[in-house]
Amino acid sequence: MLPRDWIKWLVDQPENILSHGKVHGEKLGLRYLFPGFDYTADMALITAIRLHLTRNLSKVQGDLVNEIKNTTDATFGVDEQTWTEVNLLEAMNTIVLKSSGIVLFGQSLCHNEKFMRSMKKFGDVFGAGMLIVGQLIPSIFRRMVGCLFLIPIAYYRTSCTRYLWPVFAERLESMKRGEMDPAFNYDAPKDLITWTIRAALDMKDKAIEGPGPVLKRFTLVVFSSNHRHNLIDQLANRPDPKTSGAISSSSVTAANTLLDILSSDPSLHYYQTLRVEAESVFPTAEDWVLSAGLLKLRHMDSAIRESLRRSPILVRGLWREVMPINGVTLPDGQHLRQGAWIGVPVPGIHNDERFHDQPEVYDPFRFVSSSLKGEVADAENCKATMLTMTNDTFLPFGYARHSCPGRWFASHLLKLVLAYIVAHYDIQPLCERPLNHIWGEHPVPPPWTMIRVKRRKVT
Ligand code: HEM
Repeated sequence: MLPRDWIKWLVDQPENILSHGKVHGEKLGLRYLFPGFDYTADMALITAIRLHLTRNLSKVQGDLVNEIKNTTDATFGVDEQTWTEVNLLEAMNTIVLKSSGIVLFGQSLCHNEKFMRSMKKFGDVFGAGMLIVGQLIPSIFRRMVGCLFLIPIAYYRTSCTRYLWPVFAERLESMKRGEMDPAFNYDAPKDLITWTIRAALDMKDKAIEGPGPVLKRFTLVVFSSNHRHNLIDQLANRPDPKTSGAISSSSVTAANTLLDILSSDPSLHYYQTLRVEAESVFPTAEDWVLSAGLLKLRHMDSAIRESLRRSPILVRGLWREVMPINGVTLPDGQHLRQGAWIGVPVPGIHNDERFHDQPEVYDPFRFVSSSLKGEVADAENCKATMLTMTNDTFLPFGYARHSCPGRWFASHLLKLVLAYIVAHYDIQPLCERPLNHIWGEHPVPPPWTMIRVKRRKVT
């Protein structure tokens, strides 16, 4: 593990000196579960997420809010008289998965129960493979055990492809025709399928010659480059027919944020502060669909950032493999041989008092800019402490070149989900914060944590 002071050196090294892809191919078992799949080559999907998805957030907000409202109401109930007990992690999983499905797969697929079930099954078997092959067994057994997963992975991927193929084929055809024929007026749906094809077309990617290759990569990369997220799914998932999907980093983060708020001293009124903020930013139904409001949710932004500081989804990050045959020399002169792995201790850095004042204290509003707290602050300072801003002392989304391209979407989704919950539901406080369990590399809230919720009376 390297100290924080060497992070800049680490992320500046090119792939042929310190390789990001090599570690992930091995650590996630991708080499054995998808022999021949070039994980590092998928720039179209990363671009689609980083650029197109992020730029279109304001345009999809209406659909997203609608989906959040429907799934939250169905999961938490709408009875204003009685308290309902719900499993926190399952509830966050259902809400986050169903709501984000609308942006990732579009209206028709997201509401197709059979497709969503196939995606879940694929995610389950793929996640189990990544966890067992990539993290739990010694490297000499990886190839052999990886073989056992090849058939179920191929089977479930084929079931997903049955639904995705016609959508990809039709979309690709229409988008290509729209480029060639100005008279053909095609308004492609706003979802990740469209944006992945768009990015691949813009890059003149050869894979775009037919729907097959781009679809294969879409299915694999939505799961594999989202790898950590799926490992967490496996770790936290309980077999329960009611749960409809895999648990993602976003659901774990939503659960951590609620747990931190609910188990803090009630006299500090954190939940109430977030509710007042949500109500003032979204006073009417029309305001919920305006993305400008999101920027005003500064307390919510800070509360999520604080929970990610305390409970990042990984205990070690920024993994790299030493590539040169002669090894590399660290900034202090220490020599590392070829094949060695290096990374950084994320919670150690997040809990270092040199970088965060009183790091052991849960202070959900520590990142709210000083101007909102009545002090003078400059615009740069406000921006630097926003949820999506990474630096070498805040690493839940990674840092620099390979940092999470989905964090703007995750921030948008999480703020809307949590704002909707605090504005519409009362939740009973918890006596104490249940400790997260570390499974493999992943801290996860206990999957059996229950909360009691009741719909607020509308006066
Ligand atoms: C709170 C939610 C999330 C957290 C905490 C999170 C965290 C991370 C982390 C730590 C990495 C690894 C960075 C590295 O290797 O150094 C990563 C990578 C990645 N994430 Fe996320 N993520 C979240 C949500 C999302 C979402 C919603 C998407 C997709 C829409 C996404 C897509 C990706 C992709 C494609 C990569 C691989 C990037 C690359 O290899 O260059 N993430 N994420």
